[in-house]
Order: sequence, then C-alpha cells, then structure tokens
Amino acid sequence: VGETRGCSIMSPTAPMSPMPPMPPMSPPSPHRLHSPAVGAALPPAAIPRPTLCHLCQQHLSGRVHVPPPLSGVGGLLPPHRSHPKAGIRLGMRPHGCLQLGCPGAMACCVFLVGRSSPRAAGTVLGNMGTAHQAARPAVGLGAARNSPNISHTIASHPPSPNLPISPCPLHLPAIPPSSLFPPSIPPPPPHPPRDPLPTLPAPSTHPTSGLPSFPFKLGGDAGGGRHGRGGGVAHLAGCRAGRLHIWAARRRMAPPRALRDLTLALGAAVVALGSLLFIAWKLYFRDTELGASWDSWWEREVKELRDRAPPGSTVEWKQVLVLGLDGAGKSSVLHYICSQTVRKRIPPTLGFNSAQLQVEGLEMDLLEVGGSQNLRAYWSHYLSGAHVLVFVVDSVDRERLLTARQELHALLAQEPRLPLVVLANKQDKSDALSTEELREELALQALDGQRELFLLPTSATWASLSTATSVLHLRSLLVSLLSQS
Ligand SMILES: Nc1nc2c(ncn2[C@@H]2O[C@H](COP(=O)(O)OP(=O)(O)OP(=O)(O)O)[C@@H](O)[C@H]2O)c(=O)[nH]1
Ligand SMILES: [Mg+2]
Repeated sequence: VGETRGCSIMSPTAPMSPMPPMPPMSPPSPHRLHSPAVGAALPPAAIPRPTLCHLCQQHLSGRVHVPPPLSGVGGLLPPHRSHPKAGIRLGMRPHGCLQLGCPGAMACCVFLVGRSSPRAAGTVLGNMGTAHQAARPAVGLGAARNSPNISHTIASHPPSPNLPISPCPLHLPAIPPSSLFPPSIPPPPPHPPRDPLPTLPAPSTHPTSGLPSFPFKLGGDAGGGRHGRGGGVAHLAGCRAGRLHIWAARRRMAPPRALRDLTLALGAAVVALGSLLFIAWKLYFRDTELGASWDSWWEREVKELRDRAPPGSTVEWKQVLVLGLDGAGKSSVLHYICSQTVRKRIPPTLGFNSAQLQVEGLEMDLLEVGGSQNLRAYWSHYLSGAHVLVFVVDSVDRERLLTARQELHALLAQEPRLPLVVLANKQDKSDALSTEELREELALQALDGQRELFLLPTSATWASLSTATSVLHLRSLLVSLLSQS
C-alpha cells in the first residue's frame, strides 16, 4: 500500500486553509464599454469625456488627409477637403475613425453628409444616436441644420431623448434637440378643388335602332369641323359604343407591324405567282383539247370544212340526226368521226351538238340532241328535217335496253320511211352484248322491210381505230346512204 506513488506525491504536507467567500455576481451593464462602473444606469457626470480620434484631429486642424485603405463595415470615411462627397461611404468603416465617443468624427460626418445627402445624414445621426449613446449627434447638426431636408429627414431617425450634452469640440453653437427634431412633419397642403365634371344629358331612344342614345355636338361651337359646317346634334347609339369597344380590343390584339407587312407581302406574292401560272398554262395548252373549249373545237371543225370545199362548187346539205339514251356515246362518236381522235372526258350534252362533215362533195350536218330524260321530249322535233337517223345504244347497259327500245320505236312510228342506223356502241367492253342480242332486245326484226336499216358494232376508242368496230365505218355508210337519197 505504501508504494502507491501517486498518493504519496499528491498528499498535502500542510493543512489546507478555508476558501474565502466569492463576491455576489453583478448584472451585466448596458454601457459596459464606456463605463467600467457597475450599475443599471449611468448618471451624465459618469460618462467619460470624449476625445478626438487622430483622423478627426487632422481634419479639424485643416490638414488634408487621404484616408487609408478601407476595411470593415459600418462606419464613415473621414472627409476629403477637395471632394467632400467622396468622404461619404455609409456602410464602410475607415481606419481609426468613428471611434466610440469621438465627437469630432460625428461632427465631420454629419457636416459632409448634410452637404451631399440629407437622407444619409439622417441615417447617420439615427444610427449613432441609438447605437452609441455616448456620442453627441447634436454637435454636428449645427452645420447641417441650415438645410430643411436634413432636419426633416432626421425626424424619421430620432435619437434617444436622454442623450447627454457635452461641450462641442468644433465650437458650434449648441442647438436644443427640440428644434432639431420637430415632433411631427407638417401635412402637405390640400389640392385645390377641381372643376366639377359636366353632367351628361339623359339618354333618349334612337328613332331607328331603338337603342339608348346620347346627343352630342359635332364640329364645336364655332360651326366648323370636319363633319360639316354648323355642327349639329347627332346621336351616339349604344351599339356604336360597343363597336368602339370591339375595335379597341382588336387593335390591342393586332399583330405587330412587321408581321402584318410580311403577311401582305406573302399574299401579294401568291397572287402574282398564281396569275403567272395561269397564263403559262393557257399558253402551253392553247393548241390542245385541254386549252380549247368544246365550242371552239366545233367552230374549228366547221371552219376547216368550209376552207376545204372547192370554190364555186355546189354543196348539198344533208342532215344526220344522232339520238340515243344519255351515256350511250353519241358525243364520243361524233368527236371520233370528225377529228379521228378520242376525248377521254366528254361532258354530258345538256342541249345539242352540231358538226359538219364534207366528204366527196357531200356536206353532212351531224346533229346530236342530249339523251337525258328531260331532253328526250325534243327528239321528235328534229325528225322532220333529218335524212338519216343514227340511234346509239350502250351495249353494256342491259338495264336500260327496254327504255332504249321504247324510245326508238316511238321515234320510228313518226317517220316510217326514215333510214335508220343503230350503233351497238362500246363493243370494246368484255361484257358488251353482241349485235344479234341487241337486234332481239331492240326488236329490230319487226322493222325489216319498212325502211333502210343498219346495225353497226362500234367503239369510240383508240384501240378500235383500225378494227371492224371502228366508228369510221359509220362515216362511209352515211356517205353511201346520203348520196342515194
Ligand atoms: N369504253 C367505251 N366508252 C365509251 C365509248 N363511247 C363512249 N364512251 C364513254 O361513255 C361516256 C358517255 O359518252 P358520251 O359521248 O358523253 O355519251 P352521250 O350519248 O353523248 O351522253 P349524253 O350527252 O348525256 O346524251 C363517256 O365517258 C365516254 O368516254 C366506247 O365506245 N367505249
Ligand atoms: Mg353527248
């Protein structure tokens, strides 16, 4: 046990004296930095007398001082004589200036701030008066009070009313705080009363529209104006006000000017391009059937026939009447005979078509009357002037063969001796009826012996040009028939 070194070293050699009692803790002082005394409130006499910092001393002694590099935050720069405004740097602290309790700093700052920015002066004073109550903001106010803006601004930053008063190091006259900080800012003078608005007349009812309207004068009292001399009383109806409102809304939503111009330019370009294309199309197809109308084609045919006739020759006119149900192929056959070309698309004949053929001193007048139901009533009117009747039948249209037969026999009943040529058209189609079948379906055998009767298989297509079904056989037959009569 005796070898326990720690115990032997740590063991006291002398008896311990009792500890003295600790003094009671004092509460923290609000002015601990400026007053070493301990207490809740300091009497004015206990505040240490302020002393000028070295920067303020230099400035107040009249020497130009170039401030050292700035550092820190929350203070003011010392002033510069030639550039007083340059000395104002709120929010930046210069070296050594704005020492707590330095009234010189306060005076310099307020002086310069007051010359440059009254509002900044008020801020400075307010901050210093509240944060550093040991200083005396009233000292520097002697230089700034001449500006009404300063005192006005300072009112919004009133320092504590318990500020102590100490002698002014700048020997400025002491100013009582009550005159520096007015209790309230005087209210602005009231606006002068405006002219009362003119009262509108009561609305009346518009005589024609029935809407409420308000009379107003056009052109003014002088009797001029762009609406006519003498002015006059007009009526502004309620609907017009609505239109004005819509117009204004449209104007607000109108696209920008550049977009409008671009749209107009594009529209003009499209119109010009379309016109050019149309002219080019017309020029390109002027000699083809696409560019020429049906009527002009007939006119050209007639002109060619007349030009081909030998001068002074006597031409005998014969009329060939071409009839048949609609869609049988009458127009196609005529076109084929006259031009020996095929038109893929032929519009239905709404009235009649006429073509002249001059062959071997014989001029044929080929007359086609439309085959639609409303035109069939006119067929009989052309029978008396015809020398030959050509009746065209659609060899594929089985459903209407009975109709075709009835129409044909009704015509023949009126002209018992008129030569008849029946065309079994569209023989190029695979399901076309043969001529024998058509002879039976149309009851042509009943006409045997009454008149000259022919039944020809035809096809008005390119492929049939040199075949037995070519329409050109019809032309030869017609020439033979008409030459005899
Ligand atoms: N496959 C074929 N189609 C034909 C033939 N003949 C005419 N067509 C077609 O039949 C349709 C009617 O021909 P159109 O010549 O107009 O008949 P249409 O008798 O004059 O008719 P309407 O004028 O209405 O009385 C057209 O589409 C022609 O192309 C033919 O021989 N073969
Ligand atoms: Mg036709």
